[in-house]
Amino acid sequence: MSEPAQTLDGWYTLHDFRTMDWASWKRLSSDERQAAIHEFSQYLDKLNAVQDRKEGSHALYTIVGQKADFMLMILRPTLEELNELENEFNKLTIAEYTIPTYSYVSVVELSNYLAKESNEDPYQNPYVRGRLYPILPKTKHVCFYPMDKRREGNDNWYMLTMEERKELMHSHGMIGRKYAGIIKQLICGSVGFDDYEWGVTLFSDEALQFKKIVYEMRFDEVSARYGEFGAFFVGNILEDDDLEKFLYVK
Ligand code: VOV
Repeated sequence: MSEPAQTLDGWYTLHDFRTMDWASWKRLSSDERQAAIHEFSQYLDKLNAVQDRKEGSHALYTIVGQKADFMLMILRPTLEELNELENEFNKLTIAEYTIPTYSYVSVVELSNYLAKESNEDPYQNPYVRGRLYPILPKTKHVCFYPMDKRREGNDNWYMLTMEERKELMHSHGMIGRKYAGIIKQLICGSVGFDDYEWGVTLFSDEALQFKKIVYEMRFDEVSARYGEFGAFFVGNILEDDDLEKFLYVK
């Protein structure tokens, strides 16, 4: 049997994708809409307070295309907290005017493929902690997609030795490093949690860089040979102050 990679696991993550039911939303009176927006803002204020205390993080992005209208991504120390926040959102008035279109449950993950030997407890290392419990950047754009590593015939990632996988991940990391300062990646493990093995969330101020990195990685063996991908979602940051504009209807 080949040896599994060891993972360090951080905050649990929920990507919640919603489409707006604009027709029903429009039928509300403007006062009712205002009250629903206010209630949604208060919910976001609560999330902001938790984020200020660095006890969790979240991101709100509009999504371009028909797969969803917005994505609320929430990170918390436990699955219970995520579930509570999901239910709390579903009980808001605004939720009555949204249609859930996709969701993804995972946990922020770091593997030991490129880790250096050390005796220290990695969970106490400030750099590692910053990666496992990240305050999400407020970049202009986001890109999310779930993915698997292939398990087919000669292309079975899980039959490779640790050494082989280390080598392949090294090459993956080298490509990734070219995008330092341009793209911030958040890799979340989802084996046993959701339909794919990882959820990839990319943050950048330049949307085109998502296309560039994903395309470049397709030529790298890890992705070319072993990568299998789910649906892609891309979108634009929805600042709290722009919520009213996003939800405005005549
Ligand atoms: C933005 C740049 C970037 C950088 C620097 C980067 C680097 C690294 C390193 C160093 C490591 C390994 C150690 C760790 O940190 O866990 C990883 C790990 C991983 N990656 Fe990555 N990746 C990037 C970016 C990046 C992208 C764009 C993708 C999607 C691939 C594609 O084809 O669409 C991806 C995927 C992954 C996955 C699924 C894993 C886990 C694989 C596993 O088998 O465990 N990743 N990644």
